[in-house]
Order: sequence, then structure tokens, then C-alpha cells
Amino acid sequence: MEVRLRAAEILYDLERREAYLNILLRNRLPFYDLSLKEKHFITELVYGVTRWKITLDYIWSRFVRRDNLSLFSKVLLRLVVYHVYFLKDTILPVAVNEIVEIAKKKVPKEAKLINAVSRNIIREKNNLNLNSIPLHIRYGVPDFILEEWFDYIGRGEAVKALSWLNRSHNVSIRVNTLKISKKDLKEKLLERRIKFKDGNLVDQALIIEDGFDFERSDLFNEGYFVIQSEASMLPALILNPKPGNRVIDLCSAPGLKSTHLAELMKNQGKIISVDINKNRLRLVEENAKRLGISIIETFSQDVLNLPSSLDRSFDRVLLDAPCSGLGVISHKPEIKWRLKRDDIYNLSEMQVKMLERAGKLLKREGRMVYSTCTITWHENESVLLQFLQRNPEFKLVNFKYKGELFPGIMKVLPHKYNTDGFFIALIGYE
Ligand SMILES: C[S@@+](CC[C@H](N)C(=O)[O-])C[C@H]1O[C@@H](n2cnc3c(N)ncnc32)[C@H](O)[C@@H]1O
Repeated sequence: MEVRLRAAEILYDLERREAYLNILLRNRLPFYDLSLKEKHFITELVYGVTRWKITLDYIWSRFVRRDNLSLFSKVLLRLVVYHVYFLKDTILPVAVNEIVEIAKKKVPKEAKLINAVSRNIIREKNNLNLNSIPLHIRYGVPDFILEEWFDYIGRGEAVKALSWLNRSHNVSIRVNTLKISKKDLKEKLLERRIKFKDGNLVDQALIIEDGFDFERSDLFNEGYFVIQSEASMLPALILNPKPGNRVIDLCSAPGLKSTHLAELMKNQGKIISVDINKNRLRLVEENAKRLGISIIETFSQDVLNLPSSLDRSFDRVLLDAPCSGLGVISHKPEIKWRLKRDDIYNLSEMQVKMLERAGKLLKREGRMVYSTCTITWHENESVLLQFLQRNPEFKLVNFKYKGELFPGIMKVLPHKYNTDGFFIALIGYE
């Protein structure tokens, strides 16, 4: 019973405290007296239920008339539906009995109802008319996100992207070539019987194929790698800084891209890593230290309030803007339920202002990258268009990546490149 109880507690806290799923798991799993297999099952349950929340709610609520059910009971009913429709290898009566036992302990007044509803869900499981379910509920996203994606990338691509984003994928790492070669890191992984393969998109990336307690490993502590999706490695590669450059990374925490820039610069030159959040900026410092990087200087500041003394003084500017994060919902599925339609428009307005400030920092011959980890027109192309219209001295700069020519913009759709969704634009002076 403990596995399902822990999963229910995590799901309850995720919603009640607006917490983050990966952080809840990282903080709690090590303290459960459970096998690795059981911990994997907790992870599967909490990710699955969070991804499909809207679909699970749609199904159980057809059997419940009252609308004042406690959050914990809702979580338990989501778990029941998830077992019924999404898990192949479960003995349903055992799972449901356990969930009812949890209900008796945690929500005794609603336990009878949970029991009755669960039996009804199981009895009716083959009578669900898929065609009657609204599309966004079938694909497990809020309606406005599906509308946005149908408009932005077309129906076919949107459905493929969602199918990719609604699953778990192997984690990738970026080899820190300041400390170790890719070949030597591969040998060390092999010695530890950790399965991996080469990245799909980035030479410096390795994809880890089975469970590996990354942050507790000696290889991580030695600073041999960074945990980073391949898509997130592209902005630094496309910005292509040179050793000795003066670089500014405007929204830098926790420092994945700042440290990547430093590595590409062979730890020579200067990087100013700005972030509005002081606590998160500390993570940049910790990461730089672990990775053996000495050219990063952190600066806690709102991008919009950067002093004019910095203007026109950087060879490279990176604006990895705060965004709605819809490209990373495969590993942060809670994001999609917290986002509101207006958030996208508000973010877009802020991103345009940030990009205008960023442009002023660039030297005449310099290059700037605007990137987001999201898939919305308003936060990507629309921001660029507004910026270029208001600042005609700038243009998009064509670039090549792995032999392919990109017209200033690389739109990484997750299913096409088998990595997070990302948007990267390279900008320079006319
Ligand atoms: C997408 S994350 C950056 C990830 C980072 N580039 C990396 O690769 O590790 C966005 C960051 O922007 C910061 N941020 C948000 N608004 C800001 C502002 N007005 N000025 C500076 N930083 C800001 C947030 O604190 C957050 O750390």
C-alpha cells in the first residue's frame, strides 16, 4: 500500500502547494524505505497522473454527482482511472482495494463513495465513447493550448508533439570538456555499468538509457557533466562564442547555458550571468565551481534595469527568456495546468521589452540569441517580429547547424528531434 499512498501524497502536495514534481520527487524518494523498482513505480504514477489529469478528471467525474469532493479524494480517483486505462500490468482489484484502504485512512468520510465510484469505473471501462471526449481532453492539455498549437504548427504536428510530450524520455547529459573528454567519460560510465548512447542532435551530448542517480554520483560531483536536454544545448552552440569574448547571459539561472558558453570559450574571456532571482543565481555560482569555470561573474538584476554603462560592450548576448515552458512539459507536466491564456500574452509583452534592452548591449559586430523553451507564436516569432519592426538596425542572421542551413530561426519541435521543444533565433546588426 505504501507505494500508492506515497504517490497520492506527492500528487496532493503538488497541487495544494503549487510545488514542482521533479523537486518533490528528488526531496522525498531517498527517504522512503522502498526498493528501486517501487520508487520507479511511484515516479511513473505521479508523472502519468499529472500528465493526464484533465482526462482522468473527465472520466471519474461522470460517476460523481457532488462537486465538493476533497482534493485528496480527487487524487485517489485519478489514480484509480489511471490504473484502469493507462497501466497494462496491474491487477486491478488489488490496486483498487489498496486505494480504498488509503481513502479509509486519509479521507474516511469519502471512502465509501470512492469505493463505489471505483467499482463503477471498472464496470464501465469498455463503454467509454472516445469520440464524445473533447479533443483537448483526449490529448491531455487545456483547450487554449491545443488551439494555440493547431494555429501555430498545424493539427498534424500538434498531435505528434503532444504524443511525444505526454511520455517520459531518457535524460541527456552534456559532457564538460573542460574537465574530461567524451571518450573518457564514456569509459567511466561503462565501468559503472551505466547504459548510454550518443546524442541525436548535439555531439557533446550523451543519452543515459537507464536509471542513474545523477546528482549523487561521483562523476557528477567531479564536474564531468551537466544534466541538460539536447535542445537546451543549442542556444550556446548557435551563439558560438569565441575564447576571449565578452559575453552577457541575461536570464542565466541555474546556469546551464552560461556554463556551456564558458566551455565553448575554453574558460577564456568574460561572461556576466544576470538573473533577477538572487537565490537561483547562487546555483549558477555552484555549477560554475563544480565544472571548474572561472570566467563567470554573476549579477543580480532585472534585465530591464541594467545600467546603460553596459551598452554596446558585448560580443555575444544571450536572452534565454522566461517563458510558458510548453516545450518541457514532458518532464514538468504540472506547468500546463498552471498556465492561463493571458500568461502567454503577458510573457510576450515582457519578452519584447527584454529583447529591446538586450539589443542595446550588443557591439556592432556582435551576435545575439533569443531563445525560449516553449511552443507558442506569441512568445517566439511574434516577439522577434515586434523587435525587428521597432529596431530596423537589426536582422535575423542565417546559420548552419550540422550541415543544414537555418534562416535565422531554428524551431525545435520535440517529436522531430527527440528532445524538448525549443525556439532559437540568431540576431545581428544589418
Ligand atoms: C528559462 S530560465 C533561464 C534558464 C537558464 N538560461 C539556463 O540555461 O540555466 C529564466 C530565468 O529568467 C529569470 N528572470 C525572469 N525575469 C527576469 C528579469 N526581468 N530579469 C532577469 N532575469 C529574469 C528567472 O529568474 C529564471 O531564472
